[in-house]
Amino acid sequence: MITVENLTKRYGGTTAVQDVSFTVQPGSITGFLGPNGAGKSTTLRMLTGLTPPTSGTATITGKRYADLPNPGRVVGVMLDAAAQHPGRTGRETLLLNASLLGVPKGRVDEMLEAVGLTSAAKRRVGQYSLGMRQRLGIASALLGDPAVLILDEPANGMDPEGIRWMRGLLQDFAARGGTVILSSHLLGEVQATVDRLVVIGGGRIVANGALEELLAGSGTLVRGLDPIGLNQALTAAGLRLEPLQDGALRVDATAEQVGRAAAAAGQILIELRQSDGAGLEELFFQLTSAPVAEAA
Ligand SMILES: Nc1ncnc2c1ncn2[C@@H]1O[C@H](COP(=O)(O)OP(=O)(O)OP(=O)(O)O)[C@@H](O)[C@H]1O
Repeated sequence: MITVENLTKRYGGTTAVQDVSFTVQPGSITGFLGPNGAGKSTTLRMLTGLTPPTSGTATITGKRYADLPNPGRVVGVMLDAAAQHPGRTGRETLLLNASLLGVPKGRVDEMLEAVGLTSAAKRRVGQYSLGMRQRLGIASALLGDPAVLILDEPANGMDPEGIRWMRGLLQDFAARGGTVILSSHLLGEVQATVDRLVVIGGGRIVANGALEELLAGSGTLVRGLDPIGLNQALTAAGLRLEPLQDGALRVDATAEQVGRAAAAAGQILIELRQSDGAGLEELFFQLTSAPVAEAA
């Protein structure tokens, strides 16, 4: 379990992260989303002991990262896959990490196999594509058989097959009780992979909850034979609505309220149902369009 409580990070006059709190439960994959400069990397760096918070705490299985006796056995971290030493082979990279972690060498070949890099194990990392480096980064994160994974943009540079492979790997990991947080810009990938979302904008948490709940539609979708007349009738009845591109209206009211208002105005309805969610992209833009916070 990951617990972040009132984390704040200031750099001089800029507040990168402000009073951020959330938890990530075992058995779940949480997507950590936000536009460029929102504070994702800073939060993940504070979580993994790389950046000291100005205030607040972040713990993994109840301990601060710095207080974990052998952190790699508890939490697998991949913050920047591109930063791996280009002169070492994939296998050498993992062997070095294995010796630091104190895990048997056999685990290295197991992990190379698990991430599909066995045939490239003896090539230098400098010759790897970004997708291959991501695979190596994930192998490295899994080496110590951790219960928690913290991954910054793990799908970056991966082709669709690689993304699908990683999704399966993470979902298996979570299904076995693992805890995963991953940041991503790839909204489609996030929507297909995660079960919970934490959205950050301007250094603050702007949404936190189950993916399904956050994406659930609100209000009622209605379509009339006379779209303009229906719009006028519902507006006159005091209902708040938003016209959709295809002539339908999304109304902040129950289906019954919409049906009654339409009937009272003699409007003929051809569709009346609960509104679908707007999709992750729409939600993302709605939530993160606020200006970036500057320090007080
Ligand atoms: N070392 C630093 N010194 C000064 N400001 C910093 C530093 N690191 C981050 N910032 C600022 O903090 C804010 C948050 O940056 P951060 O890298 O955490 O965002 P992010 O959400 O990870 O963005 P991206 O998606 O672009 O990686 C930005 O305004 C950034 O310029």
